Amino acid sequence: MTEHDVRPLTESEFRASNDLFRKALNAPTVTDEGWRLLAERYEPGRVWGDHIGGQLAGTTMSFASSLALPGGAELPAAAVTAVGVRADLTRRGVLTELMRAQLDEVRRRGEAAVMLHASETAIYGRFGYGVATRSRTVALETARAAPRDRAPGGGRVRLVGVDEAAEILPGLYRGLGVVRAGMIARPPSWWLTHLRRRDSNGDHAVIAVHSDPNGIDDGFAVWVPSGNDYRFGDGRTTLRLLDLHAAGPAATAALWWFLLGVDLADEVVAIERPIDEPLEWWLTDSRQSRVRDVYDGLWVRPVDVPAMLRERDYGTAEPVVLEVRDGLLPDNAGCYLVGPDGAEPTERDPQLSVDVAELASLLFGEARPSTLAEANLIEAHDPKALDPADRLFATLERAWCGTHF
Ligand SMILES: CC(=O)SCCNC(=O)CCNC(=O)[C@H](O)C(C)(C)COP(=O)(O)OP(=O)(O)OC[C@H]1O[C@@H](n2cnc3c(N)ncnc32)[C@H](O)[C@@H]1OP(=O)(O)O
Repeated sequence: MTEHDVRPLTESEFRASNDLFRKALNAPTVTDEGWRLLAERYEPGRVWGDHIGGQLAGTTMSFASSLALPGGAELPAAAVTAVGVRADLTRRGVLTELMRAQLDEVRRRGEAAVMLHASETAIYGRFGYGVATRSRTVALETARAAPRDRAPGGGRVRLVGVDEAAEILPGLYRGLGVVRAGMIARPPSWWLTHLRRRDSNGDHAVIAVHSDPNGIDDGFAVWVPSGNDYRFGDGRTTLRLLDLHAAGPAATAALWWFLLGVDLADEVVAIERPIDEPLEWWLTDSRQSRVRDVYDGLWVRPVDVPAMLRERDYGTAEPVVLEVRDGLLPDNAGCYLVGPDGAEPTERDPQLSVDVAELASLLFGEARPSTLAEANLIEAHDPKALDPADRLFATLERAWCGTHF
């Protein structure tokens, strides 16, 4: 039997933790300069290591954030990242030990959820994480994608340097507020690494800010150009859009038009965009918004199930009794009466039963209860409860995170 020694790492061990994580991703370890930025993200008490035979075998960490629920309530949540196990020590339960320790830590802190972006979909469901949001990658040819006459836009777009962006963007993002369920708070350490990232040439990302016709900043975009010399390669240049947030359709569309108008760029490829962003409706030729991929975005593991059920808004329908099953955090397990006015624990018999991982998908409106029942992921003791449950958990807008970490 493998002997595990799981404990919070000390500051002197943080870089080894990051090195292990990067190697687990088959990525190069960071330079001294890179580490100076990344180190800001490592907070004592939030970085975990499992040791086998006295050696660091695996690691995970989290940073403090918050998570928006349908209706706009924001709950404290831990953003989990940098999960890795040494390639020669995988499948010995290292991740399992780390996940348990981290969940206990987060519960002690009073955070309502843990959340992450998964490298593979097979990993985290067993620990109670479920898909809360999805995103898409969209590619547009700059020569062919043009706005319709009635498309939104206007205002002004200006390029800003990294230092100016560091002054403006954090407040701007905060000021935009909760535009969609699934959005998270971005701590200063997140911004530091995000804005100071460099492309393969060592250049910083390009950053643009949009201001409305009154001169008020109301949106921004961050992208990385990638191209090659026409004398060697195909000479095509792609703008890889990493981050675009704005107050509404006018500012969002204006940033898109700016990107599509950048000289010598052949294509804009945008990752992690909302599934229901209305690009198709803004273009003269809707097919020019080419959806390359749709994938799971934020995975959420409810840690305080009563709080998450209570704080979410619901649609109008007959209340239903939903049983939540949670093997890892048994305090969450039990029945909840869910109705238009909220949700509270009840002693009544369950009409529907769901594991905590799929509860995450219900909470964010990412899956309908009847869809999960068709997949045998909800047990319908009373199938008549599915229709009202669909209405109660339905959301008008797709949940979207829009922040990678
Ligand atoms: C949030 C983020 O940071 S995402 C980045 C995650 N990191 C990576 O993908 C880096 C490369 N991979 C790794 O470092 C490791 O393989 C990890 C972290 C994915 C898994 O760590 P391990 O210590 O091997 O996991 P552990 O032994 O606890 O496995 C627990 C269970 O999950 C299963 N499992 C673990 N990883 C995977 C996987 N990638 N695919 C399918 N099943 C998996 C195991 O088979 C095991 O199942 P069992 O309980 O039925 O036997």
